[in-house]
Amino acid sequence: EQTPLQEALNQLIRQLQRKDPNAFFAFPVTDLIAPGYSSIIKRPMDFSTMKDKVKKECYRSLDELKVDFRVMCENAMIYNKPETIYHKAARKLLHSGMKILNQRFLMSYKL
Ligand SMILES: NC(=O)c1ccc2nc(N)sc2c1
Repeated sequence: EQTPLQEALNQLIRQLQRKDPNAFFAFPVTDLIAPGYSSIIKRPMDFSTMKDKVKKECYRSLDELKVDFRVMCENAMIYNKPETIYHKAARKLLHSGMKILNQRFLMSYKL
């Protein structure tokens, strides 16, 4: 019962999650593990939320998924200091993820 867009977006999220082996971005960040997070980060995002949004057909295009992916990585680079493993992982994920999301053929399919 998935649309072609939902199939494509789920496949892309699976590819992106392979670039997050420590699962730092798998689930919403809690104030428990990250003190003050919810008062610092205005637009929290994580892979589980992105998958929910695919299921609910919240994404109308690949570009909308790209926005959430970038926000997720940028949040981690805002909250976590540059020398932390989370900040470094976020920067690396952003670069490897954008290579996946900016592949030429995805443009042609308007995905
Ligand atoms: N995505 C994040 O910004 C993130 C993920 C996991 C995590 N665990 C901590 N103890 S701080 C922290 C931050």
